[in-house]
Amino acid sequence: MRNRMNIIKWPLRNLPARHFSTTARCGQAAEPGIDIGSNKVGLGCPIHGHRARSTHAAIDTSVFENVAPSVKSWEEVPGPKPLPLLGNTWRFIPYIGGYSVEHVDKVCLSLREQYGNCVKMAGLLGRPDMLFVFDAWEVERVFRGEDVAPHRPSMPSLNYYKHTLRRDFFGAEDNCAGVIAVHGEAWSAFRTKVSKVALSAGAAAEYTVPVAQVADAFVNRIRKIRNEKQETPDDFLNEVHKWSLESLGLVALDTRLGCFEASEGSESQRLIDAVNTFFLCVGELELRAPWWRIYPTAMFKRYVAALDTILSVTLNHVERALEETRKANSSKSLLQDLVAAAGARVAAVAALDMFLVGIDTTSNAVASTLYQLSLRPNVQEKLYKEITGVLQGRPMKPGDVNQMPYLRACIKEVLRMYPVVIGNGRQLTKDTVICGYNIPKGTQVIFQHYVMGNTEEYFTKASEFCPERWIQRTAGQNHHPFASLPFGFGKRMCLGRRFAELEIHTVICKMVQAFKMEYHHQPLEYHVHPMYTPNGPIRLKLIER
Ligand code: HEM
Repeated sequence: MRNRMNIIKWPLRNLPARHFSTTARCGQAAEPGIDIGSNKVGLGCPIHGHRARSTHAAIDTSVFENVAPSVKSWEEVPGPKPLPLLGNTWRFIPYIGGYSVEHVDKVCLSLREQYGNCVKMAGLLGRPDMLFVFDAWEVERVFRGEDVAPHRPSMPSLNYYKHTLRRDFFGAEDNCAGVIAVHGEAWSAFRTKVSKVALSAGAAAEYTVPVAQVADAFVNRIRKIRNEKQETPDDFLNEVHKWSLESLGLVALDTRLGCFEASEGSESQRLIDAVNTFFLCVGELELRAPWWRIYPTAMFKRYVAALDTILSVTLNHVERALEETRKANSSKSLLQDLVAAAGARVAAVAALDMFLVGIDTTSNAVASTLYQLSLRPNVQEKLYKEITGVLQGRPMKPGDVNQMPYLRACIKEVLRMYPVVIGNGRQLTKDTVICGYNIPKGTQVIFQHYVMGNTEEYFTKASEFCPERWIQRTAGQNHHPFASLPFGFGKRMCLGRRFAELEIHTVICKMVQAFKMEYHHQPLEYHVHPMYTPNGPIRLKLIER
């Protein structure tokens, strides 16, 4: 059943030269770093759905009153029916329920197929009700209507660590809890301090040379550990994680951790182990029955110990940065900038948050891109020409990637078809009308970017890998700016986006320069783990150029 909002779009779009909303947000500037300016073809006004974008001045609310649909209730939102006592949670029980967390991508495709663009998932034990949204126009409307401190559904186990177990540190008098699993005033105050530094133009570009050195080290390491068939080993993804952690160490701690050759017992190795433990535990704690809420399970204890280690190593590095800044009387890095602008504790907590969300995301994006490229020799050739044309045999320098539109487009295309974070969300801070239904405050609204990014309605020839769609537009092509948002949007947009892009562009650039990549095994399916990533060993054949 398609929902009502789709049915009423036709008359709205066909009314000439009018607005249909009292909010008048048309022409609102995009958030920093969000490339929506290039998406203006084909779909008309993104806010209200009419085709004439040049008519954004007049506001006539009477038109809205004449055609506005009556808002339906929450109870009327379509979706799988919960059972008494078991709600909808039973659907995720292996072999019985039919839904799989690992294949939530497929679950979402079938939910859209069955119920339409707006699907209620009620009765999830221990969780608020959820609403899956597959309509890019509505995603845009909700994002643009966000209040000053939007809530993102967060990890309860991390919430508990920050706000209960280690309250002394994170919740001390100045409420310095960071941005992950933090909301409201506390989030807003912290984000303001950090985003000034982290999202400032040029902050990431400063790291071009060291990030390129780490990418060179990665290429050399992969070269050495290829097997006799010139293929990457089965634990290749683990090697990419090391690269990601090494790169993030530069950004967050201003240091080379030495991940490719860390020695047993060293501080770097402790950090690497702790980050690995965190990732091993967090999925289990979040997705399985939350026994840790009742008593500290063995896994929960390991998780807490890992977080404590990350925090203490981070604090040591911040101490050093503080010393450096004092000695040099000026700052030279993101960490020193943060220490100078917001103090040592803010810098340490910001670094901790970066470790929690900046490693797996980036490494899976790179692994997925390398796999997709290995299936497409023609794309690699085009990339190689672009890269060698810009670099002309010299090392990379800040700004080079700006001259490589095809490289950037390839990453966007991979993240459209295989977004590492398959859905982003908001916990509503007020009752909100979505797709014509009144959705109550507290509901977790999940924007399903994997589904929208692969939908013909929003991307012409959605199943084709076509980086060109991000560069040149062809008449009649669809491309909705809010259908694919791999880094989120608005006030809670990814804080590390600029660094992530720098790292990804740089390492892909280096791999394409060094090797022709091929893949000669069974095609890899993607699964949610908890990032959306190829399932199985990524055995790339790397042939020296
Ligand atoms: C391919 C790599 C990455 C992807 C796809 C990604 C994606 C995302 C997404 C979807 C969000 C939620 C945004 C929203 O709610 O609108 C987010 C938040 C965040 N990301 Fe990333 N991210 C990546 C890499 C990084 C890196 C490298 C860092 C750190 C250097 C980082 C730091 C953060 C932080 C701190 C937040 C929370 C922001 C807040 O709640 O205010 N991310 N990221």
